[in-house]
Amino acid sequence: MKADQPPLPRILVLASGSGTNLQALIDASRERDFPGQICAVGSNRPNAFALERAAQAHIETFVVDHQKYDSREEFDGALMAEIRRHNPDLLVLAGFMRILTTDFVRAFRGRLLNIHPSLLPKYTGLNTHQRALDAGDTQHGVSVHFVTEELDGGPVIAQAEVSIAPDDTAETLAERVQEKEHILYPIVVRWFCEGRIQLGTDYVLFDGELLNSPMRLPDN
Ligand SMILES: Nc1nc2c(c(=O)[nH]1)N[C@@H](CN(C=O)c1ccc(C(=O)N[C@@H](CCC(=O)O)C(=O)O)cc1)CN2
Ligand SMILES: NCC(=O)N[C@@H]1O[C@H](COP(=O)([O-])[O-])[C@@H](O)[C@H]1O
Repeated sequence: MKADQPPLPRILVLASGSGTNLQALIDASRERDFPGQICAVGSNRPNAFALERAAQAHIETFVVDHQKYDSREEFDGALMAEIRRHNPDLLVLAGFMRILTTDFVRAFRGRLLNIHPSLLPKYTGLNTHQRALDAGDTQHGVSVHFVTEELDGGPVIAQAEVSIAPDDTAETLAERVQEKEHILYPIVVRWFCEGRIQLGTDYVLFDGELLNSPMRLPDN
């Protein structure tokens, strides 16, 4: 970074599992023109492989183990305190599997993103791939949204579609959805760091204009 340049926006990633989305963000952040830096990676699970990925990328890590707290509020309070130590400009949930309290969401409102494996508003919550298969859907996909108190109900910024094949299983579908996730998330995080997306009351502004429908990743 040249001496006269302001520091890049600080991105803190929270993950609970394998961390393939984290890896996609790490890889993207290594591009010369990426407008952000991953300052830390946190997890609620001490054995999350995402922590190993961060360590291998020489990114600071921390664990706030939800099993050590008697309530969701106490866990979120400890998590908030640890997050604040890193002074992030953006919080990215990348397979973070804890429902966050209203206090937490309000503390980071407008700088808290999540990636969800469905075409929201369809299939909020868990087990989205099997639910799409069971419903006989032919189209599925992934959404990146601002996080609000309502679980997976925050304004959607961008989506990518995945066609469902007749012989798809939840596992084969998840694999193709994740391929799209790894492309979409870095794009949206880049937009945020460039100041191109903002959260309104219950809408998204993109380049200062109301986003009437989610940005769509081109099919290719
Ligand atoms: N207040 C909000 N919290 C979270 C949101 C959100 O939009 N608002 N998004 C989720 C991410 N997510 C789906 O994208 C999700 C994560 C976890 C769960 C869930 O039911 N978790 C259980 C525990 C499950 C487990 O530990 O394996 C729980 O917290 O009791 C649903 C949806 C992140 N948080
Ligand atoms: N409801 C939240 C949820 O299901 N998130 C999903 O968890 C996976 C994490 O994978 P990763 O750890 O390899 O990035 C991703 O597919 C993400 O969409």
